Amino acid sequence: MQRDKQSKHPIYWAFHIDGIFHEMSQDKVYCATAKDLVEKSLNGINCILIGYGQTGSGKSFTIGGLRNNWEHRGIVPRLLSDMFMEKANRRKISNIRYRLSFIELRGKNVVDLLTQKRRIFNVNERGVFKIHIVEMAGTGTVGKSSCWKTAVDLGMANLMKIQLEQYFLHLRKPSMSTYSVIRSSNLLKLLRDAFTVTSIIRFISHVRITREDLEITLSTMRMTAKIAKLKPIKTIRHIQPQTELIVQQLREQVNTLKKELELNDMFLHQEALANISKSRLEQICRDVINFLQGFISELTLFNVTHARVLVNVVKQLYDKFVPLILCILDQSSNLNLCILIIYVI
Ligand SMILES: Nc1ncnc2c1ncn2[C@@H]1O[C@H](COP(=O)(O)OP(=O)(O)OP(=O)(O)O)[C@@H](O)[C@H]1O
Repeated sequence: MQRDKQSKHPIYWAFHIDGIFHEMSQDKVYCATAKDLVEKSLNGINCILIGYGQTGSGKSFTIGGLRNNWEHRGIVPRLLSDMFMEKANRRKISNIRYRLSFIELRGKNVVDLLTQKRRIFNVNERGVFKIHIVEMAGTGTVGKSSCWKTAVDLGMANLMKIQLEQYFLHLRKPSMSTYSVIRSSNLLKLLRDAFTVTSIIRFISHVRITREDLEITLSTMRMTAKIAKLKPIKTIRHIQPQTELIVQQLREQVNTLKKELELNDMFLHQEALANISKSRLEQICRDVINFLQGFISELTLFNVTHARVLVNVVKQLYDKFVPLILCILDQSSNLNLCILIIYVI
């Protein structure tokens, strides 16, 4: 809000945004802005999350969080935990592999922070779905008390802001000028594969609410509002489940069907044996009792004779114990007690 010099009335600014985080825990910020990105990217959607705003406004706090402080860890450590949790959850149906890059963009230089080497990126990798987490350089005005950055650093940060703003404006209607915007920025070159209308783009703007920072706050909010208003072109996109996943599921189906066929074959073409040895009979009885008592999880049938004996044993157990159970049920209404007795037997 600002009071107009000529008039006594205050001026208000209103901006359309999706939400405000004020005095909010890191967990809530993560859940609202990034938690769903793991699943989306595993389903084949590229995701970009950008932390943007004035210098000293809390971008590093949101993205990385505080070091050595579990509660205040930021989006990146939380996202990594969730990624590996999801990998573990899906290990039976999918072989997920992750690759991680940690990159610093400084002017024309691109430095891989994991190897400390300059590198050139292969931006057009196909079949790899990415989550880009970007912490933009903080913008600001030289000479303000809240700004301790050099003029060169601020100049680069402000230029990056303009390039990003231009790119977003061109995003809806790609034209030749879009490509010249991309060519001018290392960040856009790096992101262009993922920066499409079918991607998920999350923009977290950071502002400092002080009188001194009003102009830069307004500039940040104007850009945020422009981006928030962009309505992506609706495209129908059929996301194909990963090939590996389909192959794995089909293999499991084939194995189940094979087992069923073997069993069918066995029962159809086998004659029951007239005699069965005493020790074999005792073994089958023991198996049935162990199964009923829960010591083994399943009974494997080897032949028709085995199945017949099994049914007989179950019938004998039924004849022996059901009258006893009914009698106990008559005497007591405590069902738990009855169940306990059955297992003791
Ligand atoms: N929500 C918050 N709660 C507690 N402390 C915070 C919060 N946000 C920021 N801070 C603290 O404010 C200071 C500045 O924040 P931070 O370094 O994240 O700003 P920045 O926007 O990344 O700055 P720059 O653009 O200069 O890198 C840090 O000491 C940070 O720990």
